[in-house]
Amino acid sequence: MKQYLDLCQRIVDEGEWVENKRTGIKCLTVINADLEYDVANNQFPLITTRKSFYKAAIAELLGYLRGYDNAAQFREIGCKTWDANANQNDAWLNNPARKGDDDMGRVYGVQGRSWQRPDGSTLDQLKKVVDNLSKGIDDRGEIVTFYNPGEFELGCLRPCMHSHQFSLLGGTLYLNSTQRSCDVPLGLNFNQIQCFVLLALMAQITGHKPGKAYHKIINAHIYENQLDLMRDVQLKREPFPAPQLKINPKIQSLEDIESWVTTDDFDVVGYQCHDPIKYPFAV
Ligand SMILES: Nc1nc(=O)c2c([nH]1)NC[C@@H]1CN(c3ccc(C(=O)N[C@@H](CCC(=O)O)C(=O)O)cc3)CN21
Ligand SMILES: O=c1ccn([C@H]2C[C@H](O)[C@@H](COP(=O)(O)O)O2)c(=O)[nH]1
Repeated sequence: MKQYLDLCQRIVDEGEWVENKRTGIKCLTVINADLEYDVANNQFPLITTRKSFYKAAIAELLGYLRGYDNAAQFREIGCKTWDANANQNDAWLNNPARKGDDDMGRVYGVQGRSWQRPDGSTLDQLKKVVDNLSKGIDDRGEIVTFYNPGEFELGCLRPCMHSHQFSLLGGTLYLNSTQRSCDVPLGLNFNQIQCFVLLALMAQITGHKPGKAYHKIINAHIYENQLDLMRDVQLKREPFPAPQLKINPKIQSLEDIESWVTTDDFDVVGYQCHDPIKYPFAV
């Protein structure tokens, strides 16, 4: 929690204003932040200085792992975060590639589970990584990347937390995740949870102990209309100790994640937090 608050304070103290053409809202911005999460000791990085709706963040991750491409699929599993980008963004609404209501196009999980090869076949990046790690193999390229610049125009938004590399060292599984652009008040609340859960889940289904998850953020920003709430409300609050995450031990394979796992299979123990804060969302 301290590293999150330190980043927020750093943006407030040292950030520079940057105009943003896509949303029309300028952002107070810093470049480069390195966060880490202690999955080995189950220090769940849930924001405590406001109430975090962590189940929606886990649902969003499950949707990515399943290769979802439609905001309705996300809603069905308890996550509304893609409604606006799928249905309210003018550039995407006018894009001939959009297949209709709720379509998100070839984003995130579509790239992770069915990357298009030149010969028309598809590549399941996630399955390759799960299969290798399950056999104890780390080929120094256990990477799942959602970042496919050749298909940006076929999706509603470029992926933000876009690449995940897994490493096996001394029987322990590590994760390095890279994020190009980060809405610190809203998005990072979700992305911290997702890095942690991704490593915990992958360790569980491949039969390894989890170590640390390392999260690199390049462009970290606070939108102008979020700044007062961050500086005058959230940053004035004292954090509580980190809670713990309990994952249903029956989750044992990628097929389990694809078929029956829901957010009910994740529970947080000992979550003490301040009141919710409703930050504005820039589309
Ligand atoms: N401007 C912007 N910021 C983002 O963080 C973001 C995007 N766009 N577009 C794509 C996804 C969608 N994400 C989102 C979207 C909404 C919330 C949000 O409204 N969170 C609320 C509560 C959500 C709930 O009740 O389930 C929050 O208070 O954290 C969070 C992340 C993250 N990403
Ligand atoms: O997982 C996510 C997804 C998105 N965001 C934020 C970061 C930016 O504020 C916007 C995306 O806008 P771009 O113009 O494409 O950079 O969404 C996030 O923080 N986390």
